[in-house]
Amino acid sequence: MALVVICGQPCSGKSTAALFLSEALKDTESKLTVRIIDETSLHLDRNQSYANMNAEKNLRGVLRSEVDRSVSKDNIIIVDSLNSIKGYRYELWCLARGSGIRYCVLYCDVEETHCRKWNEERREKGEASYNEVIFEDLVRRFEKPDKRNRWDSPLFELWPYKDGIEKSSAAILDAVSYLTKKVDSKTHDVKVLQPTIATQNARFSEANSLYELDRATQEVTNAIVEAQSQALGGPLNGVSLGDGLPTINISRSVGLPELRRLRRTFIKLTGQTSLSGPPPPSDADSAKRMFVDYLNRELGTA
Ligand SMILES: Nc1ncnc2c1ncn2[C@@H]1O[C@H](COP(=O)(O)OP(=O)(O)OP(=O)(O)O)[C@@H](O)[C@H]1O
Repeated sequence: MALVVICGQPCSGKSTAALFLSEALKDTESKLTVRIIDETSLHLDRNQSYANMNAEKNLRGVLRSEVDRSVSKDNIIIVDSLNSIKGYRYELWCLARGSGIRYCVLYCDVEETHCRKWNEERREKGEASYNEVIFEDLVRRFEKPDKRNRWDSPLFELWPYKDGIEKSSAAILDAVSYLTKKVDSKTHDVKVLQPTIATQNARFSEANSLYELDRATQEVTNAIVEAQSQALGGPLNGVSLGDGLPTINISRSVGLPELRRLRRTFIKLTGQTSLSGPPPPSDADSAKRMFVDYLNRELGTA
């Protein structure tokens, strides 16, 4: 029925918000089945799970698989974790779309100084808390949700420090209303995500791949634009992307509209290939390599 992604800095009141949202949903007449998926329910320890990139990737993978297994048309799943990486929220959004259900993000917006203080208070009370190095690292890498992104929309915002969190907080009531509203052909404000061929068939790694593809090709395009602007319209002797990556062999000036068109076509072609053939590249470097090869061919220099 729906997937709710809770998002916020470490120790910003996310679990409190998840719990109140769950209770508020259960209080509705619809007798909803609501389940919170969080680190604790999967017996994952905060400090171990965020100790390094591999552990963190593993944590995200475990949570995502659990969400993948659990989302259905009959229940509401609340993912209570940092969900602080934009690409990861995109993956969760793809899961919701693949299942043809509703989706929203509930964001606990608290300034890091207050989160830090709450975390210290937790530690002083002997409760489970983040160690300082991990806390600072997580705070630094937090990617704030932006309602203009499909995967951050609709976005319901709570301000736990300023307003506290209640079952009756406006953001919680708004989220409940959004998640439980009956939809018919005249309803415009509730979006039930529709699976596309791509998301129906996409396994998660592929959703991730498409995100990587999007980002990597954008980086290549940016590098070309940057190199051209530095050359001030003069001749270019290829654009280098760094170690281990092929050079973009362009010598003439290529305008942004043309680059955008090439990028769109490349993404489309690679996406289509993945439906029947191998998935698109799942790491940024292979995606860049493929896009550079494509550009070199299309721009007639390979
Ligand atoms: N509005 C508030 N005022 C004061 N303290 C608060 C408030 N909200 C949460 N806290 C405190 O912050 C701590 C963390 O709360 P909570 O577990 O809900 O946050 P969290 O974001 O889920 O944390 P984590 O990142 O560890 O999962 C708790 O100890 C709680 O007492």
